[in-house]
Amino acid sequence: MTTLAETQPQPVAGARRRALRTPLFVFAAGYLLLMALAAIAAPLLAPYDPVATDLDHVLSGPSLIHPLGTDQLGHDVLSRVIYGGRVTLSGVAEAVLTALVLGVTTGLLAGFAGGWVDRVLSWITDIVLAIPVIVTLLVVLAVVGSNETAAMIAVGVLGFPSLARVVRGATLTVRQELYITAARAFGLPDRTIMVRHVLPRVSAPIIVQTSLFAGGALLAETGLGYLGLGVQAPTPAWGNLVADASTVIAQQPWLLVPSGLVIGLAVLSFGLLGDAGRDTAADRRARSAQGRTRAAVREPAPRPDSTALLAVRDLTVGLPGQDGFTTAVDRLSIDLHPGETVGLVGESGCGKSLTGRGILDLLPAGARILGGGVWFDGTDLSALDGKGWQEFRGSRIALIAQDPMNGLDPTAPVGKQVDELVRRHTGRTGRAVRARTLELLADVRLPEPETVAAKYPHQLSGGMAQRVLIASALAGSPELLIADEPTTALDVTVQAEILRLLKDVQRANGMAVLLISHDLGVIAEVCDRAYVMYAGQIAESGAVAELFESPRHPYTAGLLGALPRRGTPRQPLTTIPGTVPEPGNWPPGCHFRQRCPLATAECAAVVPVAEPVPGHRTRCIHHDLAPASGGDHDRAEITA
Ligand SMILES: Nc1ncnc2c1ncn2[C@@H]1O[C@H](COP(=O)(O)OP(=O)(O)OP(=O)(O)O)[C@@H](O)[C@H]1O
Repeated sequence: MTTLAETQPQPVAGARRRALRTPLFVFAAGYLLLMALAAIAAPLLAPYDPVATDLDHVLSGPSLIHPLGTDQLGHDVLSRVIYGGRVTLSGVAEAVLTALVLGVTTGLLAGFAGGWVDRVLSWITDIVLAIPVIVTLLVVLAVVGSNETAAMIAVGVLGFPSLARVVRGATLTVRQELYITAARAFGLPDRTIMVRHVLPRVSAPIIVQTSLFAGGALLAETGLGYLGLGVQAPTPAWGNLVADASTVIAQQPWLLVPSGLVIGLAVLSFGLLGDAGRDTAADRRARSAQGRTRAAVREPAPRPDSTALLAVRDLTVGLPGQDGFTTAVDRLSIDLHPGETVGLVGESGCGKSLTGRGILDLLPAGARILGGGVWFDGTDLSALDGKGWQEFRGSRIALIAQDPMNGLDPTAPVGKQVDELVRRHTGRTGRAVRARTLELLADVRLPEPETVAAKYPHQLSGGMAQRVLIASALAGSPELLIADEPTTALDVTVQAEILRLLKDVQRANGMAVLLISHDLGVIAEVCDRAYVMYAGQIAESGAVAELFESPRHPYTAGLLGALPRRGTPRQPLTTIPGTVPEPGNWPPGCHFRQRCPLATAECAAVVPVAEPVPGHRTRCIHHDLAPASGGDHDRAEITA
């Protein structure tokens, strides 16, 4: 049986620890470290000056005086191998550093920003990839002379595209994750998200690709030395040693062994390091990569004549289809006043989440706002640019999404994640940051906040993770919290606790809350007013008590009929036949008519508009006949 913890991405630290325990990794890392340390401490370790000649011992095999023998000029081979590591390994480091800086920056930017940035950067990397390496190196060396550093930087420049492509691909995957959306919803700037939340998640493929590239760079460096194009004799480099040995292979074949062995083992070690990195990468889930969402050219909506804190007017959201966009949220309008708790309720697939995310311009990749607008405290949110949104999200409107486990970065302790938001939204520094984090964790009734702060998300239960997300949302003291199915992923007892907590923090902070749920019981428990959503449209809206007692839309009545009531255990529950049609399959006329017991031919011919009836607004031409089922519910009877 798969446990919840097993389905969560494991933290990078844990995966790294596992990789570090494999003997091959220990061997590879140990060998490379040893070579690097030997090269650094060459003057202390090498028994001879690497360029000093001992003409009495030319081409000698291993002996007590020269443990690895001597070459044709009587140079001590051990000393030349140790000193040669300085040139060769620093050349590899130069190439790797160049490729890392260019590859990681380009890949992260292309994958995270998407759109034209991605297209331009991908075009540049494609061009560099098409440049022939050997010819370019020869041109560089012809221009700068035998300059090892220039040659190895050129190797790095020519090698960066493969790293950039890998980082871009991994970034596209990570960018789709819910915790990245959550970080943006909490108002973290893109730069911070890229460096602190995306980079650690793409580190495994970076390690793999860098290790493979380092092996290639080592072969390039030694190849240059072998061809006499690297550092010049008598300065030792591993490639030069191979070249020297190859000229006397008939007289002293042993001479090839020390240089061949150090080079071969180094290339093998880089490969093994890559394998260890690949093991950590195996923990990552692959997800499809798509382009970034931005509002398309859209039909503007007139400024609402409303004093509401949040005024959504004719919001229309499209999903990419075969022939352009398919409408998934259809001219939806809602109002929310300061301190009010309003529900958005409907079955799965009605478009509730797209509405919640559309309000914050955080739609999933490919989805677009096609029309209408969102005003918050009189500000037209469509006028905000990237920086404006960063300042807005988290500090004025925050969003918590349905799956708390995926709303947190799996690679960092939760305390650090809340710290980051406290720092960003309150301007606090130093110890005051952690103090506020602990206060927030205590406010959401997490026992022992210090212990919880040190834990990784996979070490928390779903309820605890949701509390941490609520604490994160409170870090910026937002005026509106959009809570998208905050209890759906939790078990029933925890659901009730989280709902109570939401009510309490809402009261304590005076926030407005837009509570998105498929469960009328949850809405009854918490909300003052509710919007009932069906197939992209608001079917009915009104005060919760009114909706429950006298629904004026057959869909609301149907939802109520399916709710269990306290004190009436044997009463059979009714169901609404059929399912919510997918966007693109909505019937002409009334969207609900195929499932509606009151439907007539007129419902197919007429597109109903939201009409005011006392205490409600309903999108049903037969509202005088409703309720068809359900109704007469006393709000207090509903079991949430
Ligand atoms: N990224 C996407 N690509 C394609 N279709 C999508 C995407 N996101 C949502 N949809 C579709 O849009 C419709 C509305 O989705 P939405 O998630 O808003 O529904 P919902 O009412 O919130 O339901 P749920 O609670 O199940 O998420 C659904 O039919 C869904 O399959």
